[in-house]
Order: sequence, then structure tokens, then C-alpha cells
Amino acid sequence: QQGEVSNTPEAHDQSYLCPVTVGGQTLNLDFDTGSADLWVYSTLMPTSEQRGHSVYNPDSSSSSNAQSDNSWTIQYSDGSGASGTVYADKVVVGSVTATSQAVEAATSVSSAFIKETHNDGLLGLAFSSINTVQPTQQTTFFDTVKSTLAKPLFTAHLKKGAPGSYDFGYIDTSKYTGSITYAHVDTSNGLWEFTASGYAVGSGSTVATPYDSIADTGTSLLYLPTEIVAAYYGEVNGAMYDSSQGGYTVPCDSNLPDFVAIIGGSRHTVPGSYINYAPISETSCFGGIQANDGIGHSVFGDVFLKSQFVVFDGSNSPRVGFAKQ
Ligand SMILES: NCc1ccc(-c2ccco2)nc1
Repeated sequence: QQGEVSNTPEAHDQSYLCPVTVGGQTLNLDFDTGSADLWVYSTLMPTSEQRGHSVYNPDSSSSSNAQSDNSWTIQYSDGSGASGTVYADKVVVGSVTATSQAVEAATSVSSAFIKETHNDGLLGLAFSSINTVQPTQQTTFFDTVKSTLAKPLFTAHLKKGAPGSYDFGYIDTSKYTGSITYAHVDTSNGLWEFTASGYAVGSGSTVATPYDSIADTGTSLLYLPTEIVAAYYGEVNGAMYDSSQGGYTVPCDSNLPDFVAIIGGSRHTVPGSYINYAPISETSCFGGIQANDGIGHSVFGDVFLKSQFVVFDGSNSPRVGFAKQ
């Protein structure tokens, strides 16, 4: 099988949500290549926390089977989190069906999620080795269906301020220009982890320097080594590190330079306009590039990914591919 599902950006492209049917019930989920749990808001949560969300009701699904011995709890790098119990149920993404997918029904969700009223949960697309279900670890939707796909891959086509798509099982050549360049993925941390080999700021010269990175659709910004971030904002008049905001800010009327990442031996350019992320005040805007301090690697989140067509190749030699869209 193969199929396409649309994604729709939340405000500021902070996240991208896709309609998914779980036990015949449609929820809008954040497809997250940085984690490996499919979890959903559910009727098992306090009623007040369900308000504003679509929720999964396992009792009204004709195909749910409780995995009563299993439970899950997840913490994300932004401090948000959730926990709950587990069912097996039918999950449909576009036209791709997992007949018996582990659906992690939340009993508790952190406040950061609750206020995201369009976000009804996450669909993890990292490697199943980091799925949090205990005592019996479960597979991601992609791993569940992989063997039934025409090709063992999925692609991400995220756009700035407009709907895009995720495709499972095939590469749609109409969604990118030029060629796709690939980088080897190291799966030892369960992530789509690769090494970028350099960067450039605007029309400046290329700096050859390797930096360990992940491709993460579930992170909004582009997190890079501090020296690269300093080199970037050093080219922006009025840019500053504002500890009260927790990162670099720029004047909202800045004409920001592009950022070029060298991956797979090719140049991949983020337009400067994508790096003016969101207003903080009348004149100050939060930068879309921030330092990766404390994370342990760089994170190519949506600020970068929405400039690219991205292939997540889950073959026996996993790799990530990037092309200009
Ligand atoms: N990278 C995983 C992830 C995704 C979304 C969220 C989130 C928090 C509030 C709303 O959404 N947190 C972490």
C-alpha cells in the first residue's frame, strides 16, 4: 500500500497537524520524527482537560483491544509530556491502514499541550527502539505498516504558512525541484540522526565543520551549535541574545540573511524570511535559529524542513534525503 495525508500548520508554523482515524474516530495529530509514540487525547482524561480537543474513546470503537498490562509516559525536550494506557486499534493515515496499531490513550497531558487546542496528540515517526510503552515496547505507525508499503520510506513536504503533505511508500517527484541528496542515518539513539558537514550565512563563504544533527518535524525551530548561531546573528543589525526571552531576538523589520546547511555534499538554503519566526513585541521578533545548548545535537526542525522536500528512508541502510521544494 501507499498514501498521502495533508498537513496543516498551526500559528507561526509552530507545528503541523494531520487528520488520522483511530478506531473510526478522526483526530488531528502532530507527526513527529523526533519521537516514537502514537498517543492521543482520550475519554480517560479529566473532562476539563479534554475540552476543545477531539478525543479517542476506546469504548466506542468496534476494533479496540485493551493492552491492560501496558502503560506509557513521555517527556519531550521542551518540557511538555503525557502519560496513559494502551490499546490496539485500526489506524488510517491517508489511504494507509495499520489494522492493529498501538494507540497510547492519554490519562494525563501537560499544560503546554492542553492549550494547543487543535493538537489531539502525536504520531511518532522516529525509530521504535525509543517507544516508551512498558513492559512491552510497541512499534510506530511507520514500522507497523513498513513491510506493506511499496517502498520502506515516507516523505515530509512542510510549507511556510500553507498546507503540505506526508507521503508513505513513494516519492512524489512533483513535490521538489533538482535532485535529492542523501545523508547516512545513525539509528543508535532511535532518531533520524546524521552529520551536517558545513554552513554558510547569506552570500558568505562556506565553513566546513561537521555537526551531529537530527531531522525533527515535531520541533518548530532550527537549533545549531552556539558558534554557528553567533556567526549568523553577527550579520544581523540589532540582533541580541535576550535571556528573558530564552534566545536570540531580531528587529522585526530586519532583512535577514539566508542560512545554508551543507548536507550530503549539497547546499540546502533556508530563506532569511523563515528565520524571522514570530513577534514578541511591536518591534522585537524571536529568531528561528537558536543554540542547541543542552540538547546534545543540532535539530533541523520545521524552520529548516519547510524549505525542503525530505525523504525518511527506513530501508536496511536508513538515510535522510533533502531536495529544494
Ligand atoms: N517534539 C515533540 C513535541 C511536539 C509537540 C509538543 C507540544 C507542546 C505543546 C504543544 O505541542 N511538544 C513536543
